Amino acid sequence: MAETRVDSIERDVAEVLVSKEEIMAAVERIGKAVTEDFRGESLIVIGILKGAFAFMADLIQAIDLPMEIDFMDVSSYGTSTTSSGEVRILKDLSTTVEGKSVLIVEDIVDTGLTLSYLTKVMESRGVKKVAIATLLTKPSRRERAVNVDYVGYEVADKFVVGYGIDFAEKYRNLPYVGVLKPEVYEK
Ligand SMILES: O=P(O)(O)OC[C@H]1O[C@H](OP(=O)(O)OP(=O)(O)O)[C@H](O)[C@@H]1O
Ligand code: HPA
Ligand SMILES: [Mg+2]
Repeated sequence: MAETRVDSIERDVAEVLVSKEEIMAAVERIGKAVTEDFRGESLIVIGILKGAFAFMADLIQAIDLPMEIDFMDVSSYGTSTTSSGEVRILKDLSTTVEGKSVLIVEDIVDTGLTLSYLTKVMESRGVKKVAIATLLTKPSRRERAVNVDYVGYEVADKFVVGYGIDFAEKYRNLPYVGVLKPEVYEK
């Protein structure tokens, strides 16, 4: 059993917020909705690195449509200290989105800074339409209005990890979404 191993990442988890089963239920629900909504469109699904990789992998398999996939990596600065907040592209798309229908896939929408920036970027590149799918949303933390089309679960204002989401680059490989024990942050 994982708990008996000194190096188990599960020892650091205080609480499971969204179980693997709940995640897969959301994947199926959102996959079906996207399949209905994007039928006949030229669809490109864009995962936002790194956090979205796990949800992206499962979600695309639940969408029964022809599609292209691509990834972007962005980093945001000063979300907690400055209200202006700046977003920088670290890795851009390798395909063109002009005239295509874009589905942006995120793990979590927190302040909304990342996605308000990315939707503007997509619009400036002449997409036909842009929609957003996120596994999690924390509406209580929102600083920028974001129109999120597909949401897995709403979570309270707690720092979550797992299923792609990190704390200090770790815990992305937990198979569920959870909250860490306070002592983990104090290490
Ligand atoms: O709504 P926001 O306040 O902008 O926060 C949400 C973003 O922050 C996290 O990514 P992060 O930039 O930490 O990088 P990562 O995905 O590589 O972990 C998360 O994966 C979202 O992309
Ligand atoms: O709750 C979170 N956990 C990890 N990374 C995050 N980025 C925004 N919100 C979170
Ligand atoms: Mg991210």
